[in-house]
Parts: sequence; C-alpha cells; structure tokens
Amino acid sequence: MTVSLFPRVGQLQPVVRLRGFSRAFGETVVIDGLDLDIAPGEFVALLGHSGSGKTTLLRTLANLDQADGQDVTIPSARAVVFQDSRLLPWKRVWKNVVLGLPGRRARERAEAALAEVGLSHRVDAWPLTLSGGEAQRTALARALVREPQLLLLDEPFAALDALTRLRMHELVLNLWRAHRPAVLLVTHDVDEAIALADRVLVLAKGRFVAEERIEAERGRRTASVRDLRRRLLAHLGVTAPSGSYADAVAGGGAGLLEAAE
Ligand SMILES: Nc1ncnc2c1ncn2[C@@H]1O[C@H](COP(=O)(O)OP(=O)(O)OP(=O)(O)O)[C@@H](O)[C@H]1O
Repeated sequence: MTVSLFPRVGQLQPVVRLRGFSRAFGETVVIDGLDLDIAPGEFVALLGHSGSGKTTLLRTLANLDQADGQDVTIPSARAVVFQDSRLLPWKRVWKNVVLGLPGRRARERAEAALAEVGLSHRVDAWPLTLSGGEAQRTALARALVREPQLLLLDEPFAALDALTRLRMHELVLNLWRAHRPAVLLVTHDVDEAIALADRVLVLAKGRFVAEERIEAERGRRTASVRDLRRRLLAHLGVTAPSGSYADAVAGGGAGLLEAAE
C-alpha cells in the first residue's frame, strides 16, 4: 500500500524521505520497496510481527546499516535509543551522556539533559548501579543532548516492567512536546503505539500494510474503565493526569496487527 507522502500543500518538507527503499540479506528480501515520509515533529509508530523488518528499517534510518546508495534522506541530527541502554560501564553516567561530543561545557550539558529525565541525583553514578528504568532514562538523556531532529526508538521500553514503562511513556511524551523531534518508535505493543503516536504504520514482510493517522488528542479514551485504571495507578504512585498515556491505554488496543493479517 502507499502511505502518506509529501509534498502536501502548506506542509513542511519531510525530515525522513524514503523512495522505493529495499534491503536484502543474501536472497532474502527483508524490506521491499518502501516509500516513507516523516514530517518535522511527527511521532510515528511502527508495528509489526517479529521478523517483519522493523529493526532493519530503523537501522537504515540510524545509518547503522548500508542504504546501498538508494533514495534515502535523513537528517544528520539523529539519535537512537535501543531496548538496552548500551551504556559504557567504565564511564560515569554523565560521561556516557556526552560521549563523543565536543568537550566544551560537556558536564553542564549532561547535567541539563539528566535533569530533564529526572536523574539529577545520578549524574556521577556508575551505570551498573542504575535500575533498568534509570538506565533507559540515561539513554534518553544521551539522545536528547544531541538535539536530534529525528529520534529513533527501537523498543526502548520492552525490557521494563509495566509501571516503569508507563512512567517512561509519560517522560517520552513530555520530552517530545518540549523538543519536538520527529520520532520513529518501533514497538510490538498496539496500545503503546496508539497512545503515543500521531501515525501508526504496520509493516508485514517488509511492506506497509496499514497506516492509521490518529487525529484525536492523546488520552482520548472514554471507556469507564479509565477512571478505575487511573485510581489504581494513582495507588501505585503513577500520576496519570487527564490526557495522559494511562488514559489512552485504558481504552484497549484497536487490533491493528490482526487487521494487517
Ligand atoms: N544482518 C542480517 N543478516 C541476515 N539476515 C538478517 C540480518 N538482519 C536481519 N535479518 C533478517 O531480516 C528479517 C527482519 O529482521 P528485523 O530485525 O528487521 O525484524 P524485526 O521486525 O525488527 O523483528 P523483531 O521484532 O523480532 O526485532 C529477519 O528474518 C532477520 O532474520
């Protein structure tokens, strides 16, 4: 299927543009002629079964993999957060955050990014002393400090427990609202995709098989279970203000994966 492409009247140029993008490993075609545009500041979720090619696509955009001279435009200011934090254990948290960046005001910049993810108290910690959630927050700070135009999230919450995941979703939405990078989130989780994204794409066997644009505000679920869920979450210490992720998931999934099959 053809997904939404630019230019549309009055809209900005896309930050990501793929045309007929394909990728094969030996004889096996993994990505099969994809066209994709992502607008500045747009939050796109990419759903798909295991092996559908999600990570291959994301790695291409991260430029970690060969684009084989194809028609691919991606911004130079981009950052990736993976499922595991990939912190260097022999460097303190703040040094991990600014790793590879020019030294001037590095500590200051790391502290500011760590403050944004709620880790001011862990600036000098060693990575091995961090909880899973803290390690992913550090990975987000490391991405943020690069001021990305494109933020690539490869199942960054998948290894976290459910409550930490909810907190991380709130954090990512807050960071996205504050900085407005374009985001491509790879996930298996339909609820997560619906709750976070402006647009959800479904990938199957290397092709897009569905595109859902979500116009409604985040937190648009009206089911009565919402209030109960919010109360229970509040009891567990997770604040879920109206319009939050927790509201959004309360309505349940939309069966996008089933629809794709
Ligand atoms: N470097 C590689 N060499 C050979 N095959 C590969 C390579 N990388 C990926 N593949 C194959 O490409 C297909 C798509 O892999 P990919 O990791 O993109 O899927 P995915 O949708 O991200 O899956 P998952 O959700 O399980 O992470 C798989 O069949 C995988 O085995």
